[in-house]
Amino acid sequence: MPSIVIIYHSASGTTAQLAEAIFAGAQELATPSIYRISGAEIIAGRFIDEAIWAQLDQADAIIFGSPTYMGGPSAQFKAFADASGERWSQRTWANKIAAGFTIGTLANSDQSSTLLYFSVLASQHGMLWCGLDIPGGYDEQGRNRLGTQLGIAAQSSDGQVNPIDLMTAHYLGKRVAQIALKMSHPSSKDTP
Ligand SMILES: Cc1cc2nc3c(=O)[nH]c(=O)nc-3n(C[C@H](O)[C@H](O)[C@H](O)COP(=O)(O)O)c2cc1C
Repeated sequence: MPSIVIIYHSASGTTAQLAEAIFAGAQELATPSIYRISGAEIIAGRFIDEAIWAQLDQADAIIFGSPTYMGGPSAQFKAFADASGERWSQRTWANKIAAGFTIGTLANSDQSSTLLYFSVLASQHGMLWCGLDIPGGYDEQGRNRLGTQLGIAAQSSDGQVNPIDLMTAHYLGKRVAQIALKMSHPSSKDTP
């Protein structure tokens, strides 16, 4: 089974809810693991945790997550992203699959900028970006209700994530797992 690492920051727990939904979706076809950046492992602005770096280096896919803060990823996530620069020069993450998720309090309050940043980060590493293939407005279950194809752009209200966004997140987890499986076993069939 392919290995997937979900690495994210969450302060008040809504991004964490999305991460858990992605984890559950990925678990159907892969072996996911999940890591929440707490801030304690950031020293002098730099993310330091050798165990998680080793896990990320071994993974077939990495899924990035952060709340949208001031139209971009949180400082805690950025500390992690900046520290990944060593991997950039070594091409350690090249050709791994990448995807991303974020959340904000309004329906459209620059969550796309955070996803765009994640996709640029993935491209800097030579990773293969996996967006959403659910056409917003044409899904029977209403998933991708905010019409963001780049990844999960979710909305929180009073600490709760919109339940449709959680379903969309579950779907993305499974989709990444399916693609990772396909890349490791090219003859494997798609499952709906
Ligand atoms: C400093 C700060 C900046 C924020 N900026 C945005 C923003 O630009 N767009 C948005 O939709 N929500 C913004 N929010 C709201 C958070 O993204 C939202 O509450 C999110 O659900 C928090 O995620 P968490 O529960 O994982 O910490 C901001 C919140 C904080 C604390």
